[in-house]
Amino acid sequence: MTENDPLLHILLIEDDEDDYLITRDLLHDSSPVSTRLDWVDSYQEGITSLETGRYAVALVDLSLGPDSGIDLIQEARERRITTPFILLTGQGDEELDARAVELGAADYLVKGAVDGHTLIRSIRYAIDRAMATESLANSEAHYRLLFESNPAPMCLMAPDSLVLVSMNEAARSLYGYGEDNIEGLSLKDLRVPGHEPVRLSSEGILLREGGVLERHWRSDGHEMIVEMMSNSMTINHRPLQVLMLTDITSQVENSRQLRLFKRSIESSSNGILIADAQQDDLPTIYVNRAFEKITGFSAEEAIGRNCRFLQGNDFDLSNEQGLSEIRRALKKKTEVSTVLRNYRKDGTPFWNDLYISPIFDEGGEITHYIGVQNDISDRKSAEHELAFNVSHDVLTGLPNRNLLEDRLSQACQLSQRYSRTVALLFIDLDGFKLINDSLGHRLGDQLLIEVGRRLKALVRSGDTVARISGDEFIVLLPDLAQAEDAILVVENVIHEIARPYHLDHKTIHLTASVGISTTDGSIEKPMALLQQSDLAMYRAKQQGRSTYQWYSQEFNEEASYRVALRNDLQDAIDQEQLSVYYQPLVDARTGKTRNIEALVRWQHPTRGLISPGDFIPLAEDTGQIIALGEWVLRQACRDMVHLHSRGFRYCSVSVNVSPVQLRKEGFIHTVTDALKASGLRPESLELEVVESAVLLDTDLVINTLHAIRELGVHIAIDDFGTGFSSLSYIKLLPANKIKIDHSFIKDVIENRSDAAITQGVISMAHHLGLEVVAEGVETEAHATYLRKNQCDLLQGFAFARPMPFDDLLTFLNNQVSANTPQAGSNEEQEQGRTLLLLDDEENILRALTRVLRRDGYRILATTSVKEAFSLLASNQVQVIVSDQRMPEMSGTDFLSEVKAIHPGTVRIVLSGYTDLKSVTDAINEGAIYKFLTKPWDDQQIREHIQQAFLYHRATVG
Ligand SMILES: Nc1nc2c(ncn2[C@@H]2O[C@H](COP(=O)(O)O[C@H]3[C@@H](O)[C@H](n4cnc5c(=O)[nH]c(N)nc54)O[C@@H]3COP(=O)(O)O)[C@@H](O)[C@H]2O)c(=O)[nH]1
Repeated sequence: MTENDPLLHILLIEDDEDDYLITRDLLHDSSPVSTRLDWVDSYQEGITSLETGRYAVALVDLSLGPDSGIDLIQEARERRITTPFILLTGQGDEELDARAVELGAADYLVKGAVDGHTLIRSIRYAIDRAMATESLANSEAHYRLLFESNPAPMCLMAPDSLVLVSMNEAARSLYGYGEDNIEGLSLKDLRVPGHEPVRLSSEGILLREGGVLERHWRSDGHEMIVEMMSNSMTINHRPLQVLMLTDITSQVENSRQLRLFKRSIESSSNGILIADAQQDDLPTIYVNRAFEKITGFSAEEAIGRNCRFLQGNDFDLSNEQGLSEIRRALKKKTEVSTVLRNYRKDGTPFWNDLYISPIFDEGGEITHYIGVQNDISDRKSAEHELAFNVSHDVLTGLPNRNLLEDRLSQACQLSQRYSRTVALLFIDLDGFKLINDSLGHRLGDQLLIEVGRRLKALVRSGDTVARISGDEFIVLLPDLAQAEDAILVVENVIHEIARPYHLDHKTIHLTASVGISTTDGSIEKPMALLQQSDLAMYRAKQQGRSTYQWYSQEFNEEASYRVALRNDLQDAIDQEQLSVYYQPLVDARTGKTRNIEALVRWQHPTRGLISPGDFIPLAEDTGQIIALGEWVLRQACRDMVHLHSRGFRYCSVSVNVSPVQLRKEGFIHTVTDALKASGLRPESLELEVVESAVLLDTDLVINTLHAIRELGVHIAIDDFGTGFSSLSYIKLLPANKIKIDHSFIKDVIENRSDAAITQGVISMAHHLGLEVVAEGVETEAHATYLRKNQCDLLQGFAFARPMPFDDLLTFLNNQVSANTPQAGSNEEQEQGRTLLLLDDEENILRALTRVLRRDGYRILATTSVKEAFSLLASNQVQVIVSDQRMPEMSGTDFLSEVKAIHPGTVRIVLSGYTDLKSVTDAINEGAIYKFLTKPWDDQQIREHIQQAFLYHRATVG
């Protein structure tokens, strides 16, 4: 009831009509507001009216017939009827009064004792109280609703006992409890023991004012971290604590992770930069320490600037690709990884391996960019170096085989298109290994660098100079008009390389052998040119070095042959297709065999007998010589023991030893093993080594030879004169014997140089206390000549060819029984009156012989210069008469040669033709004693010859 709503609805539940009328009148008379009084006279009607109507107040008679007004009030309350009640009764009763108030009745009036004002005041009080109660109930319900349905977990807790008086739904669901099982639950039950509440989170979480961080159990046993705020309040006179609980477990976890990330970022060795994506020009908002270290820019200098300041001021083409990748990624809002060349604060560039990633907010907007940078300058330079090394030779910086291959293929394509010629020069330095070994590798390297530099200086810009291995250089000439144009370059190459090198205060001389191959570009496999030029170079080497050779198909076939031979040789060694032949070396004075040379033979199953001259160099190249040489040595020792047992104990055996064997560690053991296994005495073994064996690893070889000598084994220097014949080395070599190479012996009787060398070697060797062997003695004339010149031993076809062991036995047996006479011991020779006549006309010879025979000379006559030399070699000739005009050579020239080889002879020219100059020269040189003319006078010529013999006797004796 308000002032604006003056109509007051009142219900009267009264079984007495009079009382109704009295009440109506009282109300009518006393109420300041208009009232409407509805009257029902029974309990039931009363309930019904209360439920259906809206009454400001109900007046209830205590006694309703059989029913009680008290019961009605009770039922109404049970039916949640909130209408205020005033109980009317016939008499005052305190107990009743208390009971009515207890049931919620607003007042208790005694009928008959009530006047209008009292009734109205009671009604107004009942209405006010009801309104107050309703408003309180409403507000309580509101608060309860607010508490219960609050999404924030809350509890009401008794501060002393910590018992949770109430837990709202959010709290229950947070802790996993139902409405019915929270009774008696206390905060102590929720707390995980051993975790004290903390005020300021060590976890780095910013707590609210008054908040504490606690670790609580959930009903399922899981732990969680809650932030707890508490407020004290009094509810219904009861002091309580309102707890507001927030599950911050994930926040703590996130915070932990964030701190981890932060620490990682700060301590990362990668530079990290964060830019604000929502501000213009993406300013930097964070850089870590590594960024500062890498770039040299401090955080203060970097923050606020776009990170392009790292790109320096100048346009850098190398960054173009990386920058466009970044632009593309920014546009597409994706991450990007690229490499940029950036600049440090001091201006030095560095390679920045950059990864940029956008950071999105929940709405999908990019808020930041994070850039992770890695200084890969070292890696880049290593990569660069690696890439360079893949295509270049590290020592000289020249292109290597890989790059050469590329350039060669390109050259072939272009030359075919433009009809040009490609030439490849394969340059191998002669004897470089020796220089390298003797001068040291450091100097060797410098030499190679210098050679590369000289070659580069020689060629045009489009040409390529490459180094493909040790001392092998290639010059690729891709653009020649014709193949012959390569010659000019080759000649320059040979000339340039031969110029002296001044390194480390030393002057070094070097030569090169060059192989040339060419193509018009149509060659199927361009690298085949390399093989071809290699073969040609090999041939150039064989032909005396410091020269060049063109490739030909013939070389190719030879190379294939060598490859096949190499494979077959292995089979030969494994399957014992090899055998040893023996060639006797005879004593020049006695003619008796003193020594036997073991020479390996290879009976190839399809190619027949292969000369060692063909397969020994190959075996040396491949290393097969080690096994092969050992086999020969063992076989020769065994055969020699056999030979000794057949009575030829005076014979020793010579075995050829390759320089490769001598340099191999353990060679001394090989020798001692062979001796031990066979039982041969060391003195019966001789090893033949070529003088060039000491050129490499000199000390090692010389020491090995000394050790072998100490065993008692003999050493012979083979092929003497063909190598560099350094007298200082010979002095060092512990040799017993020198074998003059057959190349000197071949022409020794007619070539004054060979004769001089042979005589010189014999003399030198004897002075050094060494024996001398002449190899390749093919004729008796050679043998006689060598004997005359005090050669000690002779070896050659004149005595015996190399033969199998059985034939050797026969040969030696025959030799014993034949007791070989010495050549050239006839009477005339002893008398010293031998005359040699040389004229290309037979009739002249006959006529002369007829005239001079009368004087008792031993006359040797020949029409050939060659035979004349031979006769001179094998006979003791005192006087020579030679024609002047002969097809092979002039008489004066012949006699000049004879003077050099047989200086003790008296030489006469007999000629019908007078070439005054040559005769005069010959006389002046002392080559001829007299010049006689044709036709001759018989008597006169006889006198001249007699005088010549007298002259010989007088001068030579
Ligand atoms: N490391 C080894 N080298 C060996 C071995 N066996 C042989 N060889 C070397 O091979 C080269 C060729 O040898 P070969 O064909 O056997 O020729 C030898 C003789 O047959 C030959 N010779 C002998 N007398 C004459 C002759 O009067 N005229 C002539 N034209 N040739 C003749 O000379 C070769 C012997 O030479 P050398 O050894 O220098 O005394 C040759 O270099 C052999 O050394 C082996 O087992 N291991």
